Amino acid sequence: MLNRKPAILALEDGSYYEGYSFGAEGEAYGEVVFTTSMTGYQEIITDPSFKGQIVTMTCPLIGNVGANREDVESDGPKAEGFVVKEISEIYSNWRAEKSFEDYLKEYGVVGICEVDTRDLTKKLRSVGTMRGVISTVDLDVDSLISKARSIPKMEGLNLVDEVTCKEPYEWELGTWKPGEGYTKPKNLRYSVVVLDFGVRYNILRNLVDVGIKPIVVPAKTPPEDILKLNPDGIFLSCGPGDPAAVTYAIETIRYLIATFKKPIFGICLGHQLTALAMGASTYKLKFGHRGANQPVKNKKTGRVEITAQNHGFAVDETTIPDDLEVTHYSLNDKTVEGLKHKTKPIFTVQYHPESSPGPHDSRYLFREFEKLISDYKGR
Ligand SMILES: NC(=O)CC[C@H](N)C(=O)O
Repeated sequence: MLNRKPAILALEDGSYYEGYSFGAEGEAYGEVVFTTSMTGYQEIITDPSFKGQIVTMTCPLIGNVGANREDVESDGPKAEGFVVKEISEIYSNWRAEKSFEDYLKEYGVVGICEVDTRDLTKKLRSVGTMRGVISTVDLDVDSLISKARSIPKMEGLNLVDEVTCKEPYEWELGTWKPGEGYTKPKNLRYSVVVLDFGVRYNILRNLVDVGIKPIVVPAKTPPEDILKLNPDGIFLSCGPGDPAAVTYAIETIRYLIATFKKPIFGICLGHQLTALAMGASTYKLKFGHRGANQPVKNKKTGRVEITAQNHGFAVDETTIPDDLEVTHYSLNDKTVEGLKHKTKPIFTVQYHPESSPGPHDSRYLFREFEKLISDYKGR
């Protein structure tokens, strides 16, 4: 191991882990969560849904393929801090431009390595997610534990305002293909307004792949302005924080459900906000679902999809109104993973069919959205 400075990760329950600094030096605060994805550390750290969170990778060796400009899900890292067992001191990949460590330094992301991430994950799994601090500058455990206890709890936090785009923009690139890179298909047949609560780029790329041009708008765009764009459909994006705290988005979606006659598709936070707009409730899961190996059952087809997930809240099935039906559920804990409106062209999923990275089992949802849009076009 290189000559590294000491670092500490302290948790609100009073426990702490000694390790070494990697990435930027300093202090990071957030809810400590774990993800079981074996690959995709760069996509994970740039996922806007990790705003306000310190991410622990359960995969024990991180950094071995370096970092590049392409494998990002937003304009830069969004997670507050990063916890790993071993950070690879060398990297090797034909697409790598720099080490993951240099990438973190460039963006000022504080990391800690040589942590027993297996032990930490077991703790988070049994106690539940906890607030924590990583520090390379304050190595006083009592001081760090009291800092961890002073971080705001995730319940009640609206973090969408911190990650949504400032101005509307149009998106043109499809998914990455070997030998081609990100493609720029011509002749996109439909336009969809994407309400940006913290969208991941691969959602936009997948919409383009099925012939849809995304017009991404800030989360606070008034619904009247969305309708003025006369889109063929509306997409409600994923995003960080507690869905129940984003009250203006719930109002916007309620208005759109009542007024917009064409298809609406929502993913993750978009799914939760749709359920809230329809009168259901959400609640916080003990340690959430994060990883690229989450089994979900499609109730209609009986088919099991292995999905990518990243969420800490879920829709309470007992509160779902009569107008909605459950279409998918988690095989790990039976929580709601998909909803469909019984009479309107509206459907949502809790998981991530854009799976970047992850299995492509659920990509059919983008094709179903396109089909629904084509069915409703001109009505
Ligand atoms: N990926 C997401 O959209 C996450 C939604 C929400 N912030 C949750 O944690 O449940």
